[in-house]
Amino acid sequence: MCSYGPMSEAAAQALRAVKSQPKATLLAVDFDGTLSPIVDDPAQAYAHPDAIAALGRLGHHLGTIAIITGRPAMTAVKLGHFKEMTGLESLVVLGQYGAERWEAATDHFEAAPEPKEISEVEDELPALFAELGLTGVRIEHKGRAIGVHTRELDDSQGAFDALLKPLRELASKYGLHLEPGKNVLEIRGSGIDKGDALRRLLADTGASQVIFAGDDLGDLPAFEVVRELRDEGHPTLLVCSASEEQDALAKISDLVLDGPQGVAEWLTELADSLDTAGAGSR
Ligand SMILES: O=P(O)(O)OC[C@H]1O[C@H](O[C@H]2O[C@H](CO)[C@@H](O)[C@H](O)[C@H]2O)[C@H](O)[C@@H](O)[C@@H]1O
Repeated sequence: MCSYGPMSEAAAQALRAVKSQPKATLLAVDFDGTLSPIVDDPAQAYAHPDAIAALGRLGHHLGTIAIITGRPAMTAVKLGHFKEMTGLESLVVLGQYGAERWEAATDHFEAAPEPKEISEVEDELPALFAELGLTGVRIEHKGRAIGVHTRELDDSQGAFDALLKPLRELASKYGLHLEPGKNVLEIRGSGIDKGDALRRLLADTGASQVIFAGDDLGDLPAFEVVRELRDEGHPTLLVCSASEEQDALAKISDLVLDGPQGVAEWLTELADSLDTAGAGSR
């Protein structure tokens, strides 16, 4: 099910602008919870195949397609099968909230240095878990960040709540940033977020209109940048991949879709409409 609420005039105008000037459009999409369904094991969170197929079709029309994710860029490339998908030859993947960048066109990968404090934080985690009486917490090692996952615990919310304050203090002790997400607490370098990543991408591509789709708190800075762009007069569209787990984005989105399945269906509809518009202009 694709669940569409009433669309604001600004959003409807943005969609018309995308259809009339697709090459001036940047489509930026979050990975987990937006392109890929949420699962227990992050290593198994493969992108929805219909979403990837739709992105491949959209790649023939739109100026730029980008993935902006908390994952390491190359993990997203693997879980999204992005190297194998026709139409995504100019895809850009901004990983770890913009600290990493991979370009499909050149297979070029670049990244900011790994903060040395990450491994120091990591060394302190076992004692913290023991102190809180927590077993079964999953650690995701990302090099530039650590993901502390509580999804698989019987009382996942209780564990999340118990860890929030001490992990915030631990991050702060090392000058790092704590990013809460869906049953995950991530510790990463400060001074970079998806809003900065989106701004840099806009500057690089010169896109004048933007669609951004996301599902979780880490996407909020990108939502804020899109709002600023709208205030500056750019056509923009904010898309929420809705879930019961997180409703913060639904309230501030133009389109609220039913999770990754709804996103896949909507991307397919967008590709259909651009195919049709393209056929009509030939
Ligand atoms: O920016 P995103 O692409 O949304 O990535 C954010 C974090 O998502 C991942 O965790 C979430 O998805 C997991 C797999 O479905 C799930 O098990 C977990 O509970 C979710 O929070 C990922 O593991 C993190 O590294 C990402 O930063």
